[in-house]
Amino acid sequence: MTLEVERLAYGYSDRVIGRDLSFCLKPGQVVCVLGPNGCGKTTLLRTVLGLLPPVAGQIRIEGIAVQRWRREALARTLGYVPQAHRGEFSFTVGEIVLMGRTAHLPLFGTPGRHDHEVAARVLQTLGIAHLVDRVYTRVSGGERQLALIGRALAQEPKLLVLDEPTANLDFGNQVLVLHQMRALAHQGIGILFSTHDPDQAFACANQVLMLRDGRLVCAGAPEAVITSDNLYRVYGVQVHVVDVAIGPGEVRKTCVPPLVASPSLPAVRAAAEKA
Ligand SMILES: Nc1ncnc2c1ncn2[C@@H]1O[C@H](COP(=O)(O)OP(=O)(O)OP(=O)(O)O)[C@@H](O)[C@H]1O
Repeated sequence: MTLEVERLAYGYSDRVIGRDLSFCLKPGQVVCVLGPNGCGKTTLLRTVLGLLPPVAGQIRIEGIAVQRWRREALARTLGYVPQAHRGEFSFTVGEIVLMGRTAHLPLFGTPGRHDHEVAARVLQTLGIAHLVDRVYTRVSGGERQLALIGRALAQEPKLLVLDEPTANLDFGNQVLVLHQMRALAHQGIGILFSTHDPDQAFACANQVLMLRDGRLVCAGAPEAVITSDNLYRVYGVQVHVVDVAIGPGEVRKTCVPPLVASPSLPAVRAAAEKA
């Protein structure tokens, strides 16, 4: 399914956070949102999901405005992995993942054999089958994050939105999640995710949106957009972007931030904001 965002302004009743944002996410593509803390990535994702009303502009899925979609149809179409939260109810990890099947059940229906099989497969894929009976509120932050990703995978959405999906994960699990995202994209699912790590865009994105102060600074293919100049404009740090050989004839870019003591970071950022 194609997601089109056109001249979107987004924010809260008392405050516009971002404006004039346009992009298109086609089936099988991965779009990565980068930007400093507080620039509006979560607000953007929640607006795209229909959880916040747009201030202006259009969000269309398969050409139909999100507001015109029936809630049940939207629930089957859009998957969401929020930033990890602690949760309040004593569900087990297995129950959390099984909740992903809810959108596929009839009203008051209970999960059937197929739903349990899907949930079990997802638990295996994410390497958390051993947590199936553990209480969600009493596992680690990274394990909770994997459970939320599992819930979204069990939903089998057409479009998947992930808010900093690797934030709490160890290095191995970060690779696992990025691999999963790529695998889902290969199956034709559109993926929109935010991250603080530009290397993740090199690893799995087709398109990058770089935001600062509620504006789109640049957008395009990671190799074209994630440059030293643009990273400086967005984050106010001098970063080297270098090619690394990762296999025979295969090269990927990666970001190398030099650790400079002077000038101080706030001063560098102030200069970048003026630039
Ligand atoms: N419910 C709310 N009402 C009003 N303003 C909010 C609300 N939630 C967040 N904000 C503000 O909106 C701005 C953008 O927040 P948002 O969480 O979207 O940023 P972000 O880019 O996802 O940040 P981070 O990288 O730190 O997670 C911030 O200034 C934040 O304080």
